[in-house]
Amino acid sequence: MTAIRTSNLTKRYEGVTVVDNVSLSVKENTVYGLLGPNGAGKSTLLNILLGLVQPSGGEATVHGFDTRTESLSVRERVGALPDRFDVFPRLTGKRHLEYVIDVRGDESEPSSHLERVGLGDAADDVAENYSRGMQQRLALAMALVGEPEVLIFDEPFSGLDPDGARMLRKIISEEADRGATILVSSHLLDHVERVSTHVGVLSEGRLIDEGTPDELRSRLDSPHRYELRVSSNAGAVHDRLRSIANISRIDVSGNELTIAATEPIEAELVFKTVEDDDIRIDSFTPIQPPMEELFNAYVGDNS
Ligand SMILES: Nc1ncnc2c1ncn2[C@@H]1O[C@H](COP(=O)(O)OP(=O)(O)OP(=O)(O)O)[C@@H](O)[C@H]1O
Repeated sequence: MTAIRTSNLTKRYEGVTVVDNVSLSVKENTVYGLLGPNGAGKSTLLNILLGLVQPSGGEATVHGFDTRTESLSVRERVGALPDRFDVFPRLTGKRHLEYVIDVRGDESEPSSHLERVGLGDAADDVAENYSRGMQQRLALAMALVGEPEVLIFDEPFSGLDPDGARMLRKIISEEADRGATILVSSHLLDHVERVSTHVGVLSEGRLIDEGTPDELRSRLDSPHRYELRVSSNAGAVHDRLRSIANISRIDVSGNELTIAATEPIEAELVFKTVEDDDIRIDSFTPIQPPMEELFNAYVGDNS
Protein backbone atom coordinates (compact mmCIF):
# COMPACT_ATOMS: atom_id res chain seq x y z
CA MET A 1 0.00 0.00 0.00
CA THR A 2 1.06 3.57 -0.66
CA ALA A 3 1.80 5.65 2.44
CA ILE A 4 2.61 8.96 0.77
CA ARG A 5 1.44 10.08 -2.63
CA THR A 6 1.74 13.33 -4.52
CA SER A 7 0.09 13.88 -7.84
CA ASN A 8 1.13 16.76 -10.13
CA LEU A 9 2.03 18.68 -7.00
CA THR A 10 3.02 22.26 -7.74
CA LYS A 11 3.98 25.23 -5.61
CA ARG A 12 4.56 28.71 -6.94
CA TYR A 13 5.78 31.71 -5.01
CA GLU A 14 5.03 34.98 -6.75
CA GLY A 15 5.01 33.34 -10.15
CA VAL A 16 8.17 31.30 -9.51
CA THR A 17 7.59 27.55 -9.60
CA VAL A 18 9.57 25.88 -6.80
CA VAL A 19 7.78 22.50 -6.85
CA ASP A 20 6.98 21.56 -10.40
CA ASN A 21 4.39 18.87 -11.16
CA VAL A 22 5.84 16.31 -8.78
CA SER A 23 4.17 12.90 -8.75
CA LEU A 24 5.75 10.44 -6.38
CA SER A 25 4.61 7.57 -4.25
CA VAL A 26 6.24 6.12 -1.19
CA LYS A 27 5.21 2.57 -0.37
CA GLU A 28 4.42 1.61 3.18
CA ASN A 29 7.39 0.51 5.26
CA THR A 30 10.04 1.83 2.90
CA VAL A 31 12.67 4.48 3.52
CA TYR A 32 12.52 7.05 0.73
CA GLY A 33 15.45 9.44 0.39
CA LEU A 34 14.66 12.74 -1.33
CA LEU A 35 17.90 14.09 -2.73
CA GLY A 36 18.54 17.51 -4.12
CA PRO A 37 20.86 20.47 -3.88
CA ASN A 38 20.00 23.59 -1.90
CA GLY A 39 16.93 25.29 -3.29
CA ALA A 40 15.68 22.20 -5.18
CA GLY A 41 12.32 22.40 -3.42
CA LYS A 42 12.72 19.59 -0.88
CA SER A 43 11.56 21.56 2.15
CA THR A 44 8.63 23.03 0.27
CA LEU A 45 7.52 19.56 -0.81
CA LEU A 46 7.85 18.15 2.71
CA ASN A 47 6.11 21.17 4.22
CA ILE A 48 3.17 20.59 1.88
CA LEU A 49 3.01 16.99 3.11
CA LEU A 50 3.04 18.27 6.68
CA GLY A 51 0.20 20.68 5.94
CA LEU A 52 2.45 23.67 6.69
CA VAL A 53 2.41 25.00 3.12
CA GLN A 54 -0.58 25.04 0.77
CA PRO A 55 0.12 23.74 -2.73
CA SER A 56 -0.71 25.89 -5.76
CA GLY A 57 -1.87 22.83 -7.69
CA GLY A 58 -2.06 19.06 -7.59
CA GLU A 59 -2.65 16.82 -4.62
CA ALA A 60 -0.79 15.27 -1.72
CA THR A 61 -2.03 12.48 0.54
CA VAL A 62 -0.63 10.66 3.54
CA HIS A 63 -2.26 7.29 4.18
CA GLY A 64 -5.05 8.47 1.88
CA PHE A 65 -5.71 11.71 3.80
CA ASP A 66 -5.49 14.95 1.85
CA THR A 67 -2.82 17.17 3.39
CA ARG A 68 -4.84 20.27 2.57
CA THR A 69 -8.30 19.30 3.77
CA GLU A 70 -7.56 16.55 6.29
CA SER A 71 -4.46 17.90 7.94
CA LEU A 72 -5.51 16.77 11.41
CA SER A 73 -5.71 13.13 10.31
CA VAL A 74 -2.35 13.55 8.61
CA ARG A 75 -0.75 15.06 11.70
CA GLU A 76 -2.02 12.21 13.89
CA ARG A 77 -0.12 9.76 11.72
CA VAL A 78 3.07 11.68 11.09
CA GLY A 79 6.13 12.33 13.21
CA ALA A 80 7.90 15.33 11.74
CA LEU A 81 11.29 16.93 11.91
CA PRO A 82 10.76 20.05 9.77
CA ASP A 83 13.58 22.17 8.33
CA ARG A 84 12.86 24.94 10.80
CA PHE A 85 11.83 24.03 14.30
CA ASP A 86 11.86 26.00 17.51
CA VAL A 87 12.44 24.70 20.99
CA PHE A 88 11.05 26.40 24.07
CA PRO A 89 14.19 28.02 25.48
CA ARG A 90 13.12 27.98 29.13
CA LEU A 91 11.79 24.43 29.21
CA THR A 92 13.90 21.37 29.96
CA GLY A 93 14.35 18.54 27.47
CA LYS A 94 12.20 16.36 29.71
CA ARG A 95 9.38 18.94 29.73
CA HIS A 96 9.40 19.04 25.92
CA LEU A 97 8.88 15.29 25.84
CA GLU A 98 6.19 15.37 28.53
CA TYR A 99 4.32 17.91 26.42
CA VAL A 100 4.41 15.82 23.23
CA ILE A 101 3.59 12.61 25.10
CA ASP A 102 0.55 14.38 26.54
CA VAL A 103 -0.60 15.76 23.18
CA ARG A 104 -0.15 12.36 21.53
CA GLY A 105 -2.00 10.59 24.34
CA ASP A 106 0.98 8.30 24.70
CA GLU A 107 2.15 6.58 27.87
CA SER A 108 5.86 6.33 27.26
CA GLU A 109 8.51 7.71 29.60
CA PRO A 110 10.24 10.96 28.56
CA SER A 111 13.59 9.55 29.65
CA SER A 112 13.35 6.60 27.23
CA HIS A 113 13.08 9.00 24.28
CA LEU A 114 15.82 11.30 25.54
CA GLU A 115 18.19 8.40 26.14
CA ARG A 116 17.51 7.06 22.67
CA VAL A 117 18.78 10.28 21.09
CA GLY A 118 21.71 10.64 23.49
CA LEU A 119 20.20 13.36 25.68
CA GLY A 120 19.72 11.26 28.82
CA ASP A 121 22.23 13.34 30.80
CA ALA A 122 20.79 16.64 29.58
CA ALA A 123 17.15 15.79 30.41
CA ASP A 124 16.92 18.42 33.16
CA ASP A 125 18.80 21.19 31.34
CA VAL A 126 16.80 23.95 29.70
CA ALA A 127 16.77 23.87 25.91
CA GLU A 128 18.40 27.30 25.54
CA ASN A 129 21.57 25.70 26.90
CA TYR A 130 21.47 22.97 24.25
CA SER A 131 23.78 23.23 21.24
CA ARG A 132 22.18 23.22 17.78
CA GLY A 133 22.94 19.52 17.44
CA MET A 134 21.33 18.80 20.82
CA GLN A 135 18.24 20.77 19.81
CA GLN A 136 18.11 18.69 16.65
CA ARG A 137 18.26 15.52 18.77
CA LEU A 138 15.48 16.88 20.98
CA ALA A 139 13.27 17.61 17.97
CA LEU A 140 13.98 14.10 16.70
CA ALA A 141 13.00 12.55 20.05
CA MET A 142 9.75 14.54 19.95
CA ALA A 143 9.01 13.34 16.40
CA LEU A 144 9.31 9.71 17.48
CA VAL A 145 6.78 9.84 20.33
CA GLY A 146 3.80 7.53 19.80
CA GLU A 147 5.45 5.40 17.11
CA PRO A 148 3.96 7.33 14.16
CA GLU A 149 3.14 5.34 11.03
CA VAL A 150 4.96 7.90 8.91
CA LEU A 151 8.12 9.85 9.71
CA ILE A 152 9.08 12.92 7.67
CA PHE A 153 12.55 14.23 8.37
CA ASP A 154 13.87 17.32 6.58
CA GLU A 155 17.68 17.44 6.44
CA PRO A 156 17.91 15.48 9.70
CA PHE A 157 21.66 14.92 9.39
CA SER A 158 22.57 18.59 9.25
CA GLY A 159 23.92 19.82 12.55
CA LEU A 160 24.77 16.32 13.76
CA ASP A 161 28.32 15.19 14.47
CA PRO A 162 29.46 11.75 13.21
CA ASP A 163 28.19 10.09 16.41
CA GLY A 164 24.87 11.86 15.97
CA ALA A 165 24.66 10.76 12.32
CA ARG A 166 25.33 7.17 13.37
CA MET A 167 22.65 7.41 16.03
CA LEU A 168 20.17 8.77 13.50
CA ARG A 169 20.92 6.00 10.98
CA LYS A 170 20.33 3.44 13.73
CA ILE A 171 17.03 5.07 14.71
CA ILE A 172 15.86 5.16 11.07
CA SER A 173 16.63 1.49 10.71
CA GLU A 174 14.88 0.62 14.01
CA GLU A 175 11.83 2.64 13.00
CA ALA A 176 11.72 0.89 9.61
CA ASP A 177 11.97 -2.46 11.42
CA ARG A 178 8.89 -1.68 13.48
CA GLY A 179 7.00 -0.92 10.24
CA ALA A 180 7.20 2.85 9.85
CA THR A 181 7.40 4.59 6.48
CA ILE A 182 10.17 7.17 6.42
CA LEU A 183 10.70 10.08 4.05
CA VAL A 184 14.02 11.78 4.56
CA SER A 185 15.43 14.68 2.60
CA SER A 186 19.07 15.60 2.35
CA HIS A 187 21.77 17.05 0.17
CA LEU A 188 24.21 14.78 2.03
CA LEU A 189 24.06 11.87 -0.35
CA ASP A 190 26.18 9.52 1.64
CA HIS A 191 23.73 9.50 4.55
CA VAL A 192 20.64 9.11 2.38
CA GLU A 193 22.17 6.32 0.38
CA ARG A 194 23.00 4.39 3.51
CA VAL A 195 19.49 4.45 4.95
CA SER A 196 17.18 4.50 1.92
CA THR A 197 15.47 1.68 0.08
CA HIS A 198 14.30 4.16 -2.58
CA VAL A 199 15.69 7.46 -3.75
CA GLY A 200 14.13 10.36 -5.66
CA VAL A 201 16.23 13.10 -7.18
CA LEU A 202 14.74 16.58 -7.10
CA SER A 203 16.23 19.37 -9.19
CA GLU A 204 14.75 22.82 -9.68
CA GLY A 205 11.44 21.58 -8.31
CA ARG A 206 11.20 18.60 -10.66
CA LEU A 207 11.52 14.94 -9.78
CA ILE A 208 14.09 13.94 -12.36
CA ASP A 209 14.63 10.30 -11.41
CA GLU A 210 13.54 7.64 -8.97
CA GLY A 211 14.61 4.14 -8.09
CA THR A 212 16.59 2.03 -5.65
CA PRO A 213 20.13 3.26 -5.00
CA ASP A 214 21.35 0.37 -7.19
CA GLU A 215 18.98 1.22 -10.04
CA LEU A 216 20.08 4.82 -10.05
CA ARG A 217 23.70 3.77 -10.06
CA SER A 218 23.18 1.41 -12.97
CA ARG A 219 22.14 4.42 -15.07
CA LEU A 220 25.61 5.87 -14.95
CA ASP A 221 27.61 5.70 -18.18
CA SER A 222 30.23 3.54 -16.49
CA PRO A 223 28.44 1.75 -13.66
CA HIS A 224 31.11 -0.91 -13.05
CA ARG A 225 33.88 0.06 -10.67
CA TYR A 226 36.92 -1.74 -9.35
CA GLU A 227 39.75 -1.06 -7.00
CA LEU A 228 43.09 -2.49 -7.99
CA ARG A 229 46.09 -2.61 -5.64
CA VAL A 230 49.47 -3.38 -7.14
CA SER A 231 52.91 -4.01 -5.67
CA SER A 232 54.59 -1.19 -7.57
CA ASN A 233 54.72 0.90 -10.71
CA ALA A 234 51.10 2.00 -10.86
CA GLY A 235 51.94 4.25 -13.83
CA ALA A 236 52.87 1.27 -15.99
CA VAL A 237 49.78 -0.59 -14.78
CA HIS A 238 47.65 2.35 -15.82
CA ASP A 239 49.09 2.21 -19.36
CA ARG A 240 48.58 -1.56 -19.64
CA LEU A 241 44.95 -1.33 -18.45
CA ARG A 242 44.17 1.13 -21.25
CA SER A 243 44.37 -1.77 -23.70
CA ILE A 244 41.26 -3.35 -22.13
CA ALA A 245 38.08 -2.45 -24.00
CA ASN A 246 35.21 -1.08 -21.88
CA ILE A 247 37.49 0.63 -19.38
CA SER A 248 36.49 4.25 -19.59
CA ARG A 249 38.51 5.81 -16.79
CA ILE A 250 41.45 4.97 -14.55
CA ASP A 251 42.42 7.06 -11.52
CA VAL A 252 45.76 6.43 -9.85
CA SER A 253 46.57 7.16 -6.22
CA GLY A 254 49.84 5.66 -4.96
CA ASN A 255 49.72 1.94 -5.64
CA GLU A 256 45.94 1.95 -5.86
CA LEU A 257 43.97 2.36 -9.08
CA THR A 258 40.24 2.98 -9.42
CA ILE A 259 38.78 1.68 -12.64
CA ALA A 260 35.45 2.72 -14.22
CA ALA A 261 34.03 0.47 -16.93
CA THR A 262 30.98 0.41 -19.16
CA GLU A 263 30.74 -3.41 -18.90
CA PRO A 264 31.90 -5.89 -16.23
CA ILE A 265 35.64 -6.68 -16.34
CA GLU A 266 36.90 -10.21 -15.71
CA ALA A 267 39.55 -10.43 -13.00
CA GLU A 268 41.45 -12.96 -15.08
CA LEU A 269 41.85 -10.47 -17.91
CA VAL A 270 43.16 -7.82 -15.54
CA PHE A 271 45.71 -10.24 -14.02
CA LYS A 272 46.86 -11.34 -17.46
CA THR A 273 47.21 -7.77 -18.68
CA VAL A 274 48.92 -6.31 -15.63
CA GLU A 275 51.11 -8.92 -13.98
CA ASP A 276 54.68 -9.75 -14.96
CA ASP A 277 57.93 -10.46 -13.12
CA ASP A 278 58.04 -6.92 -11.70
CA ILE A 279 54.39 -6.11 -11.00
CA ARG A 280 52.11 -8.18 -8.78
CA ILE A 281 48.43 -7.55 -8.08
CA ASP A 282 47.65 -7.45 -4.36
CA SER A 283 43.89 -7.20 -4.82
CA PHE A 284 41.23 -6.56 -7.44
CA THR A 285 37.85 -5.74 -5.91
CA PRO A 286 34.52 -4.59 -7.37
CA ILE A 287 33.29 -1.42 -5.63
CA GLN A 288 30.13 0.70 -5.75
CA PRO A 289 30.27 3.98 -7.65
CA PRO A 290 29.62 6.82 -5.24
CA MET A 291 26.09 8.22 -5.27
CA GLU A 292 27.70 11.65 -5.39
CA GLU A 293 28.76 10.98 -8.95
CA LEU A 294 25.29 10.03 -10.04
CA PHE A 295 23.88 13.09 -8.41
CA ASN A 296 26.37 15.36 -10.11
CA ALA A 297 25.63 13.72 -13.43
CA TYR A 298 22.02 14.83 -13.01
CA VAL A 299 22.20 18.20 -11.41
CA GLY A 300 25.77 19.41 -11.78
CA ASP A 301 28.30 19.73 -9.03
CA ASN A 302 26.46 22.37 -7.08
CA SER A 303 25.48 20.53 -3.93
N1 LIG B 1 8.00 31.30 1.61
C1 LIG B 1 8.70 31.44 0.48
N2 LIG B 1 8.55 32.51 -0.30
C2 LIG B 1 9.24 32.66 -1.47
N3 LIG B 1 10.12 31.73 -1.94
C3 LIG B 1 10.31 30.63 -1.19
C4 LIG B 1 9.61 30.41 0.04
N4 LIG B 1 10.02 29.21 0.56
C5 LIG B 1 10.93 28.71 -0.32
N5 LIG B 1 11.10 29.55 -1.35
C6 LIG B 1 12.00 29.34 -2.51
O1 LIG B 1 11.71 28.08 -3.05
C7 LIG B 1 12.88 27.44 -3.53
C8 LIG B 1 12.98 26.05 -2.92
O2 LIG B 1 13.23 26.17 -1.52
P1 LIG B 1 13.28 24.91 -0.56
O3 LIG B 1 13.63 25.42 0.82
O4 LIG B 1 12.03 24.14 -0.71
O5 LIG B 1 14.48 24.07 -1.17
P2 LIG B 1 15.35 22.94 -0.50
O6 LIG B 1 15.60 21.93 -1.56
O7 LIG B 1 14.73 22.49 0.75
O8 LIG B 1 16.69 23.71 -0.22
P3 LIG B 1 17.53 23.81 1.14
O9 LIG B 1 18.26 22.53 1.25
O10 LIG B 1 18.40 24.97 0.86
O11 LIG B 1 16.52 24.06 2.23
C9 LIG B 1 14.03 28.35 -3.15
O12 LIG B 1 14.39 29.08 -4.28
C10 LIG B 1 13.45 29.24 -2.09
O13 LIG B 1 14.06 30.50 -2.10
